[in-house]
Amino acid sequence: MRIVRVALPVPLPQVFDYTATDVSDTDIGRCVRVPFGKGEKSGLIVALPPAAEVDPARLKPVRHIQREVSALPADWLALVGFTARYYHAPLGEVIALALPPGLRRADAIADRDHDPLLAPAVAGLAALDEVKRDSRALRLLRALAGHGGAARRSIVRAWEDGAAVGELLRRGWAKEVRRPAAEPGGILPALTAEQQAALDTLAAAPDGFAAWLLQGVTGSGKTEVYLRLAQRELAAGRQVLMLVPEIALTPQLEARVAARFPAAEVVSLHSALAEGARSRGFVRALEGHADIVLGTRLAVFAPLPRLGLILVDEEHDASYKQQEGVRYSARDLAVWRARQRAVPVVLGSATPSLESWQHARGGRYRHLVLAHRALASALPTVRCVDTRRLKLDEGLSPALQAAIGERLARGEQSLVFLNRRGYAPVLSCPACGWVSTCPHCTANLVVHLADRRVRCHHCGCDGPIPRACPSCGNQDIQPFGRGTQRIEARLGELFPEARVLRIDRDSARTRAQWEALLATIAAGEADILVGTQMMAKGHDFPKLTLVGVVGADASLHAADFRAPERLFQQLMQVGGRAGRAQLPGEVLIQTEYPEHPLYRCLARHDFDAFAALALEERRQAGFPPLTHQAMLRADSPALDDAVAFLREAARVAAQCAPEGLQVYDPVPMRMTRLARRERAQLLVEAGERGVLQGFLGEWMTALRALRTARELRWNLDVDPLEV
Ligand SMILES: Nc1ncnc2c1ncn2[C@@H]1O[C@H](COP(=O)(O)OP(=O)(O)OP(=O)(O)O)[C@@H](O)[C@H]1O
Ligand SMILES: [Zn+2]
Repeated sequence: MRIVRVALPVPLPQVFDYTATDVSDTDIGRCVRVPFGKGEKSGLIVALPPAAEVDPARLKPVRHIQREVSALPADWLALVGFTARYYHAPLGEVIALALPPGLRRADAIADRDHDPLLAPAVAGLAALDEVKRDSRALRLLRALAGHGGAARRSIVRAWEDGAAVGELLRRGWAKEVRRPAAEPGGILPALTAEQQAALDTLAAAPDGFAAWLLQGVTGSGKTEVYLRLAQRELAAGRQVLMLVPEIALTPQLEARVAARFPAAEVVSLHSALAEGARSRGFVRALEGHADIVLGTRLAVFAPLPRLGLILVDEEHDASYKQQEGVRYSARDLAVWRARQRAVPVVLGSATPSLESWQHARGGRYRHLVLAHRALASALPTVRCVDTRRLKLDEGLSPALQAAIGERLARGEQSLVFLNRRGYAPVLSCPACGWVSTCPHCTANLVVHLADRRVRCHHCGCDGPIPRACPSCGNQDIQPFGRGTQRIEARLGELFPEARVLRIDRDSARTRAQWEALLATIAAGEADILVGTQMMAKGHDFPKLTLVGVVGADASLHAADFRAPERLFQQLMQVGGRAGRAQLPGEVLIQTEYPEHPLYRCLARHDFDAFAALALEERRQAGFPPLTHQAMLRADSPALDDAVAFLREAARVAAQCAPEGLQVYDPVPMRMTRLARRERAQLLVEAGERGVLQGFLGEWMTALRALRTARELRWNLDVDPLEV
């Protein structure tokens, strides 16, 4: 009989001991079902300790150890262990987050469906020359041959004449083939001198851990650099982990990676996958079959026995930080993981986070720069439109309208960027001053004219647009301010001949809708796009030559010290969508502050100047990345309770605070009420990460022992992005 130590998905910091008779060291890292309370839970065996922490007579036996799947290896357990320690989260919760639920519940893990690699056979090549009568099978064969010679059956099926794939095989025109995973499909573009130089530098680096910042302007071909790096790893028989910030970006990248490496097994991991698919992908990675794992922040927890390289695209993106539950940063964990496994990690961005940029400047990361675009001859020209003395038409300046008109006349595409969805951010009554506020949040209800409702973008509650002012009965209530729907409507009136397309979370609710929108744009079937930040990143539309920015000034004066950094990143990214191919691009920024240093740096495409300025401001104010922070947040139906708990937490902190640690006063959060709960927060800060971490461990233990801690909801956010 042995003691089995199990991590369970419960909000308690400890692990739990059980007993088992038929257990061996090879079971560490396996899923297990155990009795818990009155029921049963699934957890993970994390150790077989020589002795239990409680009287062994009181321990219960485990119910079932799941041995159909390989055990999670020691390095994986170390990764989740580190995550739990660094973010001060219960180990069981980290494991619950990192493991696909299907795996824990021991659902049947079916093997990957047979998805062979297909290539034209000799008879097929002959048919291409000889067969005159056009058919679906022949067209598909031609597509396969033109594709670079080989593609997975599942991919071929999705092509235009894909239904004929069975016929292709029956006729002997195509056959199953095996190729090395690293063999590229299609014709590779010749590298630019900068891409080549970056790859040479990377190739010359000694084996082992190194963190690289690949700072490449928009359209400089960072993706091509990733693909070449991946090719090298695949050729050496190693696995590649590639992280992207958003699920919305995965379909295009997936397609690109699959087309480049037709013989490689590419696995996607993200939270929108069906459970079965996620479990299968995870197991393929765990068992070393997957060559490339592509995914969002969650994928950083993929077990990869042959890992050779980690790529983090758009490393500055806030989506890498989970904002609920275990508040981890996948970007930071990726760097830790690379060090742990002694492999390189490449962080890519046109607009790096100040954290990474500072590391690159200071020599902790190695710096690679792509200063020129790969295809286009130049970066877009960026100009401010001074709106102080202008009469705007629904927020659109004459200059922007004229620029859109020119694009229309030339058959090019324009994008109007406005980071606010809906028709108008609020409905208000000019007679009595009533405004549409959310009953549950410190927020306004946004007018959605498309479905004639007002909706809270925070808690989701909605209702019909009232006919009259609920307060004074005035029939003439007005939508105030502007969102994407309103701009879309006005553009439709101003340019009746144009095809206007709106891209925001309302128009792209599902992946299918999103892909349909992208396809419409790529096919040139839209002239004017109106989009939120969904449109800002990663896309490559050759005919898009104008980007108009509306309503950006608000972020210049936002209270969050990271707002300017985010604004600069967003504008540089969205501006980077313009003129990426042969046609030159232009960016027009409507602003009342044309002299603002942020816009001036932007107009010169000078990220480094902006970053240096911003970093200096942070230094003077004592903000990250020069200091390290953690935020304790509490929420409860009554604000007083949340604040009282944080006061007590501050008192406890003062008792165990080491030198160099600063504890601030508890304050209500800017958006105090969310979904009927009142929220407050308490900031702690230190110049040294180690000082902060040492303190947090002690503080958390003390807090968990507080009686009040059990009476409300609270959480700790280490390295918070929003303060
Ligand atoms: N060496 C090359 N030769 C020809 N075309 C290239 C080369 N490298 C990249 N491209 C093309 O240049 C365009 C921009 O490349 P890519 O999308 O990789 O840029 P990026 O640096 O990721 O940009 P962003 O940060 O804006 O997303 C793409 O159309 C890509 O196919
Ligand atoms: Zn609300």
